[in-house]
Amino acid sequence: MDALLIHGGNDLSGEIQISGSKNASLPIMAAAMLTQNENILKGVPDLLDVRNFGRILEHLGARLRREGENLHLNSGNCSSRALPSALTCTVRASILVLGPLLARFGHVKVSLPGGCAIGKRPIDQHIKGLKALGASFVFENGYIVARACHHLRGAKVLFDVPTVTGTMNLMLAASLAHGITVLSNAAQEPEVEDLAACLIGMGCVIEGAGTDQVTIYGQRNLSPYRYKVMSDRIECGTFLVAGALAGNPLIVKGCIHKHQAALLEKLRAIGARIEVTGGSITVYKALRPRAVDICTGPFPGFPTDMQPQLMTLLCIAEGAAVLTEKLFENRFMHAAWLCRLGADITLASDCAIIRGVPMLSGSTVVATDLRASACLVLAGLVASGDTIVRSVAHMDRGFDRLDGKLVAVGGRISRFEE
Ligand SMILES: CC(=O)N[C@H]1[C@@H](OP(=O)(O)OP(=O)(O)OC[C@H]2O[C@@H](n3ccc(=O)[nH]c3=O)[C@H](O)[C@@H]2O)O[C@H](CO)[C@@H](O)[C@@H]1O
Ligand SMILES: C=C(OP(=O)(O)O)C(=O)O
Repeated sequence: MDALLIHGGNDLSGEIQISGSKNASLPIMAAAMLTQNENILKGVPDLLDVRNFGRILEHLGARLRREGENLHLNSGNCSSRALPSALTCTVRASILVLGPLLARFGHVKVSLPGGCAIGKRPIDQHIKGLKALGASFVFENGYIVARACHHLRGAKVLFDVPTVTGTMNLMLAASLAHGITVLSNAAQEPEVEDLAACLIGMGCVIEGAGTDQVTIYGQRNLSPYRYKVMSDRIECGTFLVAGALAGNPLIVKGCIHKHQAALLEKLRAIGARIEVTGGSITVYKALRPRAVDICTGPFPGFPTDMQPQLMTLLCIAEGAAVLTEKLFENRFMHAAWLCRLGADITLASDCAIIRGVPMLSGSTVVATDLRASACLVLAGLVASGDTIVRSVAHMDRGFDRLDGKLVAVGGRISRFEE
């Protein structure tokens, strides 16, 4: 497995271009299962989750071909084959085949999804919603087996909690269902809106995506898409935090400003100077960051996928901050490793109390999940001396060349095989 050696202390200056969004690319790849002809997704990031999800679609009979940043997907020869855990455990979004396969073939057999081990991550809301559309479910030998004896039918679905992939799964299924589906308490994340924009381009009628009520008018057939995925707001946010830590200045290009509102408010309060010009955000490091309390929440709240990176910044802030994680019950695994680098963090239930220290110092740490790996890389960039971050396969799952992009703006990082 690869590891990174980071020599801390260098400023970061220059431009970084943001890649396409992982969490929008995966559901849009799943949408290719709704059509018979060739779809083209543009701006697809080069990362492990995309490759692994591609393997899942290929297992189902789809043909995929990458040409630079464009991914061609053709699911004309697909059938609903069983998806074993060896495939589904590689990527959380594997659960997104449920909706399209049920809508198109009327049956699915799929093992439970993998992804970051940041909590229990149940899929009861996906199942509740698909049941409302007429599917029945049994669980046998580790597989979810779903059937729709008749065509899926539009229905009213009230989610108990807003779920991002749950909302997407229902949108995918409902787009080929008979009649109208209304999703209430739906997730409002930008990736949901991006999937809706793609489905609308395929001929589906969808209202309200990006609000808590989404209405989908099911279609008999959908056309293939030619669609450019939105830029990755979590990659963007990660580089904005890198800028607040070490920017002199760091210019992040390809940003969608409205996606960063919650993060920018906190970075400014912490003391970073930030200038927004069109699709670029320039960040100057906070000379002595100030402690600020943060609480994660569904969009437009503070994103849980940025919580670990913010923890790094708060580790070297003046004063004590309370960081509250409201979405996932096991998303503080990085705290122990930040303490190895000299941070002072106390965990209490869903809170981390972070007492800022003047400086972190290099050590060997282990990435436990995707965004935790980014927080440790950021910590290595500002720690004194050398930091080794092990298990960066987690990082490669969801970041398009994070280390390479940081090296290009002055980060001293080298990759080696352990
Ligand atoms: C591939 C992808 O897009 N992953 C993102 C997606 O994950 P994912 O879609 O898995 O996250 P959800 O939005 O579903 O989870 C939100 C909350 O709802 C709960 N829940 C979810 C589904 C369900 O059936 N029952 C239930 O109780 C979860 O335990 C969690 O507490 O949104 C998360 C929240 O923004 C992000 O951290 C992930 O990066
Ligand atoms: C938690 C994440 O990914 P996944 O849902 O794929 O595990 C993430 O992108 O931060």
